Amino acid sequence: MNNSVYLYGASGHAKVIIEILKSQGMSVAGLFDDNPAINRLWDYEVRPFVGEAYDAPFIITIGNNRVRCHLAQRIYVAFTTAIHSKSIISPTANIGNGTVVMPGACINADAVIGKHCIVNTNCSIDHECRIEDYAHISPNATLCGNVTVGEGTHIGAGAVILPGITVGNWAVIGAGAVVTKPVASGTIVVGNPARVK
Ligand SMILES: CC(=O)SCCNC(=O)CCNC(=O)[C@H](O)C(C)(C)COP(=O)(O)OP(=O)(O)OC[C@H]1O[C@@H](n2cnc3c(N)ncnc32)[C@H](O)[C@@H]1OP(=O)(O)O
Repeated sequence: MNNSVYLYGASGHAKVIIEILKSQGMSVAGLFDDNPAINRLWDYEVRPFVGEAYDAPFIITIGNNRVRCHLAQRIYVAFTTAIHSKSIISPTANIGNGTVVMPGACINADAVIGKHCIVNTNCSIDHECRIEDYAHISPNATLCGNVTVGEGTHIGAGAVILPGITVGNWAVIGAGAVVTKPVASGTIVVGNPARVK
């Protein structure tokens, strides 16, 4: 099936991805969810994933970074990106398969975004940032230049990461935090300036 994408995870996040696909002139090839109680999302039928041969690539439409990571390593399918037509992506930025980019997001020169990331509404990822796989940059977060975000890390809504800061793997930056120093892997920080919670 050309120009269509399978979605795994029939969630509110999936609704956003469906609208991104439509903004690109693409369509939904099918929707899957492991919860048998979910059998519809809008007008789409939702089925259990059984691992057949699929004729279009997938996006895992699950907001939880650990679940997305687990699934991505468990299902053997091709993955693709969904990039909203009203996001701004530098021609020198690089975006990995499985990653989604919401409306209003801006990704600047030489930024590198890994696989299966969520680049959420109106966030700003500036020049030469490096975002590792399975990270989520929430709405209105601002990553100044040369920021590194580790695997699986969640940057909360409206957080600001100052230039050149490294945030480790599987960390959480609370909504509205201002990160002025490096953040160790696995830690949760909140506030301005951000401190370990
Ligand atoms: C489209 C979308 O929706 S994308 C999703 C975007 N989601 C986000 O941005 C959420 C980011 N998550 C947060 O900010 C969370 O509050 C976390 C992860 C920082 C903390 O979550 P929890 O551990 O559940 O904390 P909890 O809600 O129990 O609060 C514990 C304390 O921390 C405080 N706190 C929680 N979040 C924050 C924050 N962002 N900044 C400052 N203080 C905070 C609470 O007020 C509370 O303080 P108290 O003990 O003095 O009452």
